[in-house]
Amino acid sequence: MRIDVVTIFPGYLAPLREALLGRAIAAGLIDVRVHNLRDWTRDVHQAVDDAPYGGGPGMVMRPQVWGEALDDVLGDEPARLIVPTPAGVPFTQATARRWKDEPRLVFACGRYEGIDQRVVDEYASRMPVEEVSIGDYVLVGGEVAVLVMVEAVARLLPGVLGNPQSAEQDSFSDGLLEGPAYTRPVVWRGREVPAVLRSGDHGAIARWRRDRALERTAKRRPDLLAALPEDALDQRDREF
Ligand SMILES: Nc1c(O)cccc1[N+](=O)[O-]
Repeated sequence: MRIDVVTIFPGYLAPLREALLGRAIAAGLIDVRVHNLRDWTRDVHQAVDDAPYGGGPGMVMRPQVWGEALDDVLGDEPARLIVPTPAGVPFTQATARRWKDEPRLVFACGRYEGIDQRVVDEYASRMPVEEVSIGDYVLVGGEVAVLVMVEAVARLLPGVLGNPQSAEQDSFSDGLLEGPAYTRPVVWRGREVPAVLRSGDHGAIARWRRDRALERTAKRRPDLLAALPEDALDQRDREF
């Protein structure tokens, strides 16, 4: 997978080259290219924004500079353009699973009050474009959202995770939150690891883990339970 990120703060994307993702890039599993939007400005001040039509606070990112940047970055290679925005469709594990099969993702990081809408409209007329949100809170720009989304997608790519089963067994893979996890020592500050996890009874362990996942999901994210397909829960599951 090739990933391009267009931003006025390339340094914000440096964490992509650390740890797991850094090793995947070094192994050639992912090709990440970060582009400075200001490289496509033509004025001495390298201006990328201007006052909003209709008035109001803040500034809007100019369509001209974005158009020249995206035309160059996109070239002729097919891609999916993703614009992180608080006004976007929620990004979920299902989104990450859908994107992992894309040959190329291009992220356009907005700042200020966002990017002139005509940029999205222009590229949506010729390619898949998604305006996506990572959550209902206000960030200063899209870069942090790109870090979140790239990590969520990249970890699903073959060879990126040491144990491919991890991607299948983590939270949300079965629509539920992951339950509690424990490791040595057996007792820590008087708190003991649940005996069932030390029983060696794999059936009982699987049941216990599902019960804890159902319990946690019912308490913290009842919306996820409600969204499960009808046949996802058996009679016993419904006791939570
Ligand atoms: N929430 C937010 C923002 O405030 C600015 C850019 C992107 C996002 N987001 O993806 O969620």
